Amino acid sequence: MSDGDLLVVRGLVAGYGGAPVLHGVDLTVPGGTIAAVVGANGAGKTTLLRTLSGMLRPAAGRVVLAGEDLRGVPVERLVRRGMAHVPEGRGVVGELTVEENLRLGGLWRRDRPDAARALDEVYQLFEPLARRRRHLGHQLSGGERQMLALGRALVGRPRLLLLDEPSLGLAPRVVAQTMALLRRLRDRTGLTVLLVEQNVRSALSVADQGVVMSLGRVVTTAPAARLRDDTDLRHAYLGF
Ligand SMILES: Nc1ncnc2c1ncn2[C@@H]1O[C@H](COP(=O)(O)OP(=O)(O)OP(=O)(O)O)[C@@H](O)[C@H]1O
Repeated sequence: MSDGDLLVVRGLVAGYGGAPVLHGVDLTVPGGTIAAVVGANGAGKTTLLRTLSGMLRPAAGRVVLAGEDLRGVPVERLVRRGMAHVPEGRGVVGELTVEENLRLGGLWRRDRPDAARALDEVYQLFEPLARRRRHLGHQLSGGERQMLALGRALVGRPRLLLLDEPSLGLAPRVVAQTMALLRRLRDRTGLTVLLVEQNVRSALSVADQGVVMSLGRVVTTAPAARLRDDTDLRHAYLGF
């Protein structure tokens, strides 16, 4: 653990209805980096993100964000502490407009001018959203919905973005754009990202660190480029 680590997870145990899915997850993510969590179906990747964002209460273990132990911090406060979760399926509200969806992400902000600035920044980042600000969520394409979900998280100016399967259902071109955007955000704003992906190659192409999960544990951590290019490592941990 070092001062530069934004997220430190130790011995995290969590699951559903008393049956653990995570059996002691250890993970460290340095600030301003992207970590890709990969692994077989059912390894516990989504459960890890749900536990970090407070949707699931851990049975044991520690989560430290920017030096602060999050044990006992109520779920609604986690957003203020800088945690933003874009769940699988994205959670865009179809009956609300683009702008209303975005405002949901900044509701907790008391400082109105700052919230308005954050909204403008998101429109600059995602020009198609600016053009469709009065469209309803369900009128958007899959790629636009992905932008909206990301934009809604960014309106809260998070320190840590938890991103679950952003490539799901998107065309390869849109996936590549999303990955490029994550890299740009990391480089320009120092955003830290924990990215869960089935699309292992794209995830490892954008990430700094690759984290392999199996059966509820982190089984290896390596620089993403090594995990992507080293055939032995790939065969051993990723099966391709
Ligand atoms: N809401 C739930 N209630 C009960 N069990 C669940 C629930 N969600 C997931 N599980 C179980 O937890 C285990 C881990 O699932 P999880 O979704 O975290 O894995 P994953 O690595 O994200 O895989 P996938 O890519 O398939 O989503 C699986 O055995 C799954 O059946």
